[in-house]
Amino acid sequence: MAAIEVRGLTKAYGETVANDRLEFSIDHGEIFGYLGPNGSGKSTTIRQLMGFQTPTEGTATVLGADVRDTRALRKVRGRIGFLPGEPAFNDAVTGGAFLDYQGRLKGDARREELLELFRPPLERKIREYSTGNKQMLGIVQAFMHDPDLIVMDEPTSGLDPLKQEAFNRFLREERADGKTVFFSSHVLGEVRRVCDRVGIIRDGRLVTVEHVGDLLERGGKRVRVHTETPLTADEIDLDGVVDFESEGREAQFTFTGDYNDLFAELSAHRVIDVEIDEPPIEEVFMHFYGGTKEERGAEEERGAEEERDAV
Ligand SMILES: Nc1ncnc2c1ncn2[C@@H]1O[C@H](COP(=O)(O)OP(=O)(O)OP(=O)(O)O)[C@@H](O)[C@H]1O
Repeated sequence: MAAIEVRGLTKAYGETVANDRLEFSIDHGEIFGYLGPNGSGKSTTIRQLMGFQTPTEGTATVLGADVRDTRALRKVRGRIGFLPGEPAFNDAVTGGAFLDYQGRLKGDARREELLELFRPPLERKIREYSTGNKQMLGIVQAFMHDPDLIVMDEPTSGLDPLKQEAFNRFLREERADGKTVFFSSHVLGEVRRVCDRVGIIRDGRLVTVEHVGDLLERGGKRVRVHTETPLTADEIDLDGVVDFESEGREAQFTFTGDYNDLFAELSAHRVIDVEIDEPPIEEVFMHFYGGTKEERGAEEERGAEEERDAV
């Protein structure tokens, strides 16, 4: 059985359908990234998976327990670690006292090991903590009872790049130990570095679930060409050329087509230099949602006009 199975999960807040008939499942031993822009419905899914909110329709199971079944959920709770998006600590206590309390509730076999990696200042009151320190305290809390499944809402927000990297390394080690990780993010780079698969949610609907490699491949490559004479968009009017931009003798575009066609087209020019890279994952994400930069620009422009008209 899958570690998480989401079946037609739907949550409406009045008129707003924050989760609309979601379907996906996550295998044991998988790191799954749940991606989407602000307000797309990620936290709503997570709150339902943890049993904090009841679905309007559909359901999900975590470690075999139906999220609508409080008793079943209680039985597996000890095997789940959870990091909320905005942890609501009692900030009058010290970090150490908070971990002591949590440890008494659910166990803390890995506390010291985690504190070697993430080092919140335990002797200080949580109210004096920086955002990053709070996040590290939350991470230690989420993992210290050695759960099989860890659910996290934007775990790296507030962590500096070194801590983020340490966190990614840690997640990969957890996966090697057979743990399952589900976390939400809107930082695509981090998802790419650590996840096996991603689910993309937009306006409450699941746009896709796929392997990170496939997602990147679909996004094409970023091509930069330096030619002796300036290259125009017309001269490279091929299938798969998107977002063409040029400045002087430097042109760049995203390419999802056949390289042989591209090189045949370029052979009409004296090429001084060419670079082919993976596109930034943000761009992959945007492409995935459809439209070229121009179309997206036009869409934004229309949105702005509508906003102006509404005033
Ligand atoms: N308790 C609530 N009552 C009413 N509407 C809500 C409630 N919680 C969330 N929403 C709405 O549901 C939608 C999804 O919100 P949600 O917090 O799940 O998104 P998110 O993807 O986690 O966003 P973010 O990345 O900003 O945290 C939004 O339109 C939000 O305004």
